[in-house]
Amino acid sequence: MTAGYAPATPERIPFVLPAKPEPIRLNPAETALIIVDMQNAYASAGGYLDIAGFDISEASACIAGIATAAEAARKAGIPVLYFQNGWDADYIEAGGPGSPNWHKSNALKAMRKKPELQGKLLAKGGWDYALVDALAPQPGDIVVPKTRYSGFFNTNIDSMLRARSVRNIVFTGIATNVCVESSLRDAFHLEYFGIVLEDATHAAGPDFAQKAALYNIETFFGWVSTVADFCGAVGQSED
Ligand SMILES: NC(=O)N/C=C\C(=O)O
Repeated sequence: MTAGYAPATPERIPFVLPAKPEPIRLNPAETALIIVDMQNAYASAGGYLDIAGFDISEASACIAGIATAAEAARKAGIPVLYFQNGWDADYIEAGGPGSPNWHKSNALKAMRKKPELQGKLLAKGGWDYALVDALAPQPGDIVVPKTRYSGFFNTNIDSMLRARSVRNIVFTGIATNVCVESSLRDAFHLEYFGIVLEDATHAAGPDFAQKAALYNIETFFGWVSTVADFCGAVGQSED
């Protein structure tokens, strides 16, 4: 077998993804789909966001959109990766008062306010931390744990993507304005082309938070598309 860059990126039929602010041409061999933090914490009634008072009523539509996009990606041979956010059960990884995370994490704040929640929110091994059943990883999918909003900080995601010659990342998940946007921004600074499927995302906060995140992405950091457009475009280049 010959070593080298080319065999790792067989040129497959590129597709043009309708997107804002303009269509973007993607080679499926250089594209990955990332599902951000689709855990009970963020997408289920009784999970962290719900407990902390954020509206998650549209989360089920987001789950459906992600399931559809992920299936299309798998069929086209596009790797599917998951971020899973949280900390050890003793919250050592969350950081103490010396970490801004201790001050800003609404999960940590909720647990300090209601000690009966201690050990429940975003703790590895618990229900809140678990990925939602409807989006269980399939054989070949990759799960990347993370402890801060950006999936590119202190994780092996960059190595995982580079090893697969990925240059383009299609982002889905919750929350558009926090972990999705943070990850897409960091990906931008690492020279990845980031695309978000807007109907496969959900914000933490009012509707303006979703709009602002999408505006930032479309205007400064990447491209905004939809599940239907992704499935339609990727279907033209199926394996
Ligand atoms: N997954 C996320 O976007 N998380 C947002 C807030 C948090 O984790 O506290």
